[in-house]
Amino acid sequence: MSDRLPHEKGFHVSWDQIHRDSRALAWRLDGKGPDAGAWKAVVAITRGGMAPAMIVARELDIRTVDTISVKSYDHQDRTEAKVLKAPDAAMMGDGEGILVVDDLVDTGKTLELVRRLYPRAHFATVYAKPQGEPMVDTFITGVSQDTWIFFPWDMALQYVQPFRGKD
Ligand SMILES: O=P(O)(O)OC[C@H]1O[C@H](OP(=O)(O)OP(=O)(O)O)[C@H](O)[C@@H]1O
Ligand code: HPA
Ligand SMILES: [Mg+2]
Repeated sequence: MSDRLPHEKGFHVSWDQIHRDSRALAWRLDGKGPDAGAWKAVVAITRGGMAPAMIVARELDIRTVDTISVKSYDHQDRTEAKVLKAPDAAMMGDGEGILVVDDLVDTGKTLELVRRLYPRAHFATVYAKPQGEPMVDTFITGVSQDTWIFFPWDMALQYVQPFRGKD
């Protein structure tokens, strides 16, 4: 991992915030599925999509939950996106009725890959950066491209110096 952030701004998301935003995402998706408004299944893009997908599945009472594992980053360095584990093929079909959930879309490369595999799925993320927005059907909060989003599972509470104590 590089010592320096590649982005100027940091958006630090607490557990409470991601819970609220994931719930808001669920409510926005409620009744929007193709089968009388219902969704067949939720598919989380691991790992970041797992916590939001669990909250969405709980809010919408969807019991069929699967995962697709896509690795796109090595810490903050982008690598070529690749599928490490696919969801159940019979369930997925071409994606119709499937809600694919991720924590965020940044460049859109991850969703582009998953969209190619399941073109009729609905793609939802909690956060979206402008470059990736065309790849996502529903999201809650937009952040600028030069912002790095820090999720609660990547952070810990720690002491900080008071402003006047800094040298
Ligand atoms: O729009 P993109 O530029 O493709 O970036 C977005 C993806 O990158 C991160 O996942 P990552 O590959 O780091 O894996 P992780 O979810 O296991 O942290 C994030 O959780 C998204 O899945
Ligand atoms: O802003 C981000 N935060 C965390 N993971 C990410 N993966 C791509 N962009 C981001
Ligand atoms: Mg991810």
